[in-house]
Amino acid sequence: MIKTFINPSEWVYFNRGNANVLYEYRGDNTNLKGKVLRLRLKDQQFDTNAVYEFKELKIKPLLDEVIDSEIVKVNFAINSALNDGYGLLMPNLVSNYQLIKTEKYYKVFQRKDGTERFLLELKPKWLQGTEKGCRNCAQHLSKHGEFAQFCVLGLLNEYFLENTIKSFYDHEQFSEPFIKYFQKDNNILKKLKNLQRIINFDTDSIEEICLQMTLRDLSIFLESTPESVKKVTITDVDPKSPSKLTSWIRTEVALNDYYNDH
Ligand SMILES: O=P(O)(O)O[C@@H]1[C@@H](OP(=O)(O)O)[C@H](OP(=O)(O)O)[C@H](O)[C@H](OP(=O)(O)O)[C@H]1OP(=O)(O)O
Ligand SMILES: Nc1ncnc2c1ncn2[C@@H]1O[C@H](COP(=O)(O)OP(=O)(O)OP(=O)(O)O)[C@@H](O)[C@H]1O
Repeated sequence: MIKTFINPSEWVYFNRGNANVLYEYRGDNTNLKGKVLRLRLKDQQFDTNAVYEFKELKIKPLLDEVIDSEIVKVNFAINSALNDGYGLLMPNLVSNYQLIKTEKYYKVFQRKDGTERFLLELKPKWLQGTEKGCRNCAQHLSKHGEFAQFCVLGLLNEYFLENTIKSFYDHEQFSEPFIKYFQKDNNILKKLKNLQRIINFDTDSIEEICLQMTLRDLSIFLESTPESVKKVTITDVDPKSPSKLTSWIRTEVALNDYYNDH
């Protein structure tokens, strides 16, 4: 039976993005400890049920690393906004970790118990380079007016891998397992890169374009021990609205100038 939450005081603000807000459970129910509730922010085209269905039916078959979640009923409004009456209940992936570094496209966490176990949260964006250069670097320059400090494509290149990992956090117990992991042929970035087809905005179906944009906006959480990366979880695989098509095309045209500068 679907769980129903009625008490807002058990949920404390945890984090948010452009389209969703997360609350952490702080009540007495031991089954809910270590869980977060993800609610849609207001004015979203897709409600929680549509987000859940898209994740399970369209993304999970492509990427079985996608986080498990459960649809729950939410009979209250937090901050008087949002909330379509439902939410996604999911594990808090960082509950045993403390944040040690934050950058726009990655975060590094270490286990709270002080052991040398780390968690890397990464938003890899566009993994297919173009003949003009790296789309992420061009986008960074265009959005932030400065050259990117880090390029995710370095994780897919044997010559740049070590330096890229060390630029995240230069600590042996962190870098060794992650370098070993990204050297593997079946690492999650190689898998995601293979799913990210080069988009042709003129000829691809709008459904395919939207799927491709979802695959360019997800986040990956990788947990390590001193020996190896043990667990990979993907979050934020929400459907994209076809109404963004014009702005996506406009962005790609505008970026042409920024490849030239790089
Ligand atoms: O356009 P981009 O590449 O800048 O991506 C947007 C993201 O910007 P970022 O690259 O992380 O700085 C942007 O992320 P931020 O909120 O800036 O962290 C959103 O993810 C946005 O998607 P949506 O509007 O929430 O559906 C993203 O928009 P979409 O392009 O995926 O529609
Ligand atoms: N299960 C989780 N456990 C811990 N932290 C999480 C979890 N899911 C998301 N987060 C954190 O909350 C932030 C916002 O979540 P999410 O990416 O789902 O929101 P969004 O609105 O879709 O973001 P965006 O603006 O990138 O589209 C993430 O950047 C991540 O740091």
